[in-house]
Amino acid sequence: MATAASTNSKNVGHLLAQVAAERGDAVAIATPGRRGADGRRTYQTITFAQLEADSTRLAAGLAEMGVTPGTRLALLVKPSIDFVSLVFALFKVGAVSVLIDPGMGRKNLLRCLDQVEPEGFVAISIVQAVRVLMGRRYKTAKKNVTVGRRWFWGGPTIEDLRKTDVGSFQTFAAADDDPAAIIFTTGSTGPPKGVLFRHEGFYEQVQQIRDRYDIQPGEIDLPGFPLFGLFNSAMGVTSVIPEMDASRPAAVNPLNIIEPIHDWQISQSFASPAVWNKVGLYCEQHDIRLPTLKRVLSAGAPVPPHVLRRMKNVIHPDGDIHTPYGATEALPIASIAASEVLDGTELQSQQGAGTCVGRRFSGIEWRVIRITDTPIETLDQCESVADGEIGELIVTGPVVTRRYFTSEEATKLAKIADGERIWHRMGDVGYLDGEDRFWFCGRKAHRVQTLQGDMYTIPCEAIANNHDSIYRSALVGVGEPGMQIPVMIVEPWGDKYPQSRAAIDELLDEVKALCAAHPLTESIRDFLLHPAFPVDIRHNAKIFREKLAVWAEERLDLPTQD
Ligand SMILES: Nc1ncnc2c1ncn2[C@@H]1O[C@H](COP(=O)(O)OP(=O)(O)OP(=O)(O)O)[C@@H](O)[C@H]1O
Repeated sequence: MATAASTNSKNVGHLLAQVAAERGDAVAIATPGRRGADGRRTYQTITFAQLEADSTRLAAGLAEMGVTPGTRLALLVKPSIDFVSLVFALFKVGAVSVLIDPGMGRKNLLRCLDQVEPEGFVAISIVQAVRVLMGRRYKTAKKNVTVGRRWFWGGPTIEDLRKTDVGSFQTFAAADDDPAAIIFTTGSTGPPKGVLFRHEGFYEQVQQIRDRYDIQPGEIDLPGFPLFGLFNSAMGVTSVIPEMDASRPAAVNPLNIIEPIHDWQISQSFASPAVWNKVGLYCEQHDIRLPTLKRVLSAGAPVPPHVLRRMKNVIHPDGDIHTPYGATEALPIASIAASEVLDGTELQSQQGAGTCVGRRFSGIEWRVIRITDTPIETLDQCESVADGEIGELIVTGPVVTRRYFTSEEATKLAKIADGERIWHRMGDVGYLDGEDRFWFCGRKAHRVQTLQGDMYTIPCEAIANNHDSIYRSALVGVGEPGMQIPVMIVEPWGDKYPQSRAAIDELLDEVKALCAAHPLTESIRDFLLHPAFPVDIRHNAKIFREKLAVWAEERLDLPTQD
């Protein structure tokens, strides 16, 4: 680990210091407060200079508590000024932040914490209370900081840390490979996995996002993802943090997004497709425009074209919606603009071409390789497939993480060595076209392996989705891989839900006819209707196809294939 102060250290904490030197008086973060007497929202704000000073004081306070480079601290604080300042403080002191999205549910959250064994919790009062009540379960967690009121446990509060004399404290001069954070995946194909982030990875994420979207210091962003507050501050962009539960984006009150966009003349916003779905609908129904918004970023899951279309209608006429593609392990990988989807790729997607996720970021190299479920140790063991042929996407570059913190086995299954470099297997299947764009065809784990060959979810589901009454569909396989029977499950739009057995049969017959007429889906014999698919809470979009496969198996009396 590097210890001496060094100017070329890729610690994101250094980027904040630079921004504070250049535009110290500008607002770094604003959070909505009470309404004033005139009914208008008031905002609590902090400038870049104040954020720089505050995070350094917190970092010095953590150092005084015995936190050293490498100490693992679970950070469980709601998106707020304190959250952003604490993330910077943890970077500055060199601690490894453990970031867990409460949206993954209590059981998964506790499981993740058990695997990481944090050495302390920097957390809101209720989390500290649970930690203490859990007794010996978190006995290794000794360095605890309470954000809010301390009830019946010891350790300093964040306000105590703020009283620290900074003295000779210096930001940790991180080497590229020093660990910076452990962040968990959504867990849409099994339990969430803890991804180990290096300092260089974060630093490069900031550069790549800034360069690709031409984000300028002085812009104002509304971050629907808590960590985007960190990236913004490192880019000199003001963050207006909206009032919403970031782990339940679909439950957002659209007015809590629309109001700050108007109040602050916000030019950019980064949020989950679930948020844009709500906001777009609300704006359409109430004839509201968001003309200051020029750049909408929607990430984390596929974004349905109807969501893109609605949002494009309400933002600035020259504005666009960009959908970055990537995974917790490797982000950002590629990106596509709504204009390119709506004017072109959407039509191909409807015909079963998959979802075009666009062109790669400049720092990324990618390949599509022959699908296998076994580990691949080195790059020379991979067989690349031709353009247009479906395989698994592998990627390398500075933003690509190198291993999981929590599972050696997962690391073996997902990483490929290539000299000094590591390639990540995305676990996604698809193909590259002649323009070096990637077309996403689903998760590798969700492919249906029949006697006649593999079937891919996204292209097949698109055929069923062409029916007017169908909101979304899921292709699942029942039986042993290699001999699976494909089953198409459909979920109708709420207002088009068939009200009788006869109406259900009629709808299913129509979907069946659509699928029978397309070569990708003509072999599907079994169709089922489901009222509301199980999906992940974080994005409200990732269909839990494993659960649906079990559900389908219980409903169908299928002959076993010999
Ligand atoms: N723009 C996009 N379009 C389509 N799918 C996307 C897009 N961006 C991300 N995804 C999907 O999300 C995945 C990454 O999600 P994330 O890292 O949150 O974990 P997960 O893969 O859902 O969970 P787990 O790996 O635990 O099963 C990608 O591999 C891809 O399948």
